[in-house]
Amino acid sequence: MNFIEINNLKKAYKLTEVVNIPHLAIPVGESFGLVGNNGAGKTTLFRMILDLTRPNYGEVTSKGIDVRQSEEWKSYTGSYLDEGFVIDFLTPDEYFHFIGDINHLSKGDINEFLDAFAEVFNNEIIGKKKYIRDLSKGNQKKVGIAAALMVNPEIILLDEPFANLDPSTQIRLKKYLIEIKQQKQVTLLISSHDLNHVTEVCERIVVLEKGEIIHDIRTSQNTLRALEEHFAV
Ligand SMILES: Nc1ncnc2c1ncn2[C@@H]1O[C@H](COP(=O)(O)OP(=O)(O)OP(=O)(O)O)[C@@H](O)[C@H]1O
Repeated sequence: MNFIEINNLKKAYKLTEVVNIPHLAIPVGESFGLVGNNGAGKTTLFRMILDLTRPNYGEVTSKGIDVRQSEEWKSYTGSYLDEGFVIDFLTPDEYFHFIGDINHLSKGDINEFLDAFAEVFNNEIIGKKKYIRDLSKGNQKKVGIAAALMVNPEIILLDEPFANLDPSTQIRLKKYLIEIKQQKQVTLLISSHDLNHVTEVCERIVVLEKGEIIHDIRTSQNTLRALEEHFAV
């Protein structure tokens, strides 16, 4: 079964087309990596999947339902695209409990999840009484990604999850994403400029160029080298 299906999707700003995808299907349980140079249309595509940006033509369906027609997908979708996704006048503790409450998680569940993230948080996030807006960019991102993962989503969308994170956190996050994919059959969509990480985490890589899919690759031993060659122009 396809989790996400995209048909004849087009988005233009003024006269410039920034996304043009005739068809794309992402099956349940797939780890899908989106790569492309600056301005290729990756974020715009993710925003249309999350109904934050409306296409000019075409549709995105989640479990067969047009994301514009129903709110149902919001209950099983976790996402973090940018700092606009968090409530920055809360402390991380307040924010995690707020998100946990509206998703009917118990205090115990929330604390258990936060404990599992302790290594990633590196003692800089929980119990610090600092507003999210006063955290560093990397720590804000950790809060946003953790909150997206905390609600046990069936599908997770992360835009540039590794950017701005220190190397240790990048490696921990990568391991965590690989683990939840294996243990929980989560469908994972990530965009990344980090070809190393994205090929390690994702079994499928789509290359976007000027809004169009120019490669759709099943990840193999050769994928990293092929991508490096592709972008080395
Ligand atoms: N709200 C907007 N108004 C006008 N143009 C926009 C808007 N949002 C995006 N664009 C344009 O759409 C194109 C695609 O942008 P997008 O952010 O989707 O690319 P990206 O692949 O995510 O890039 P990056 O890797 O730099 O994050 C760019 O040319 C961008 O300037």
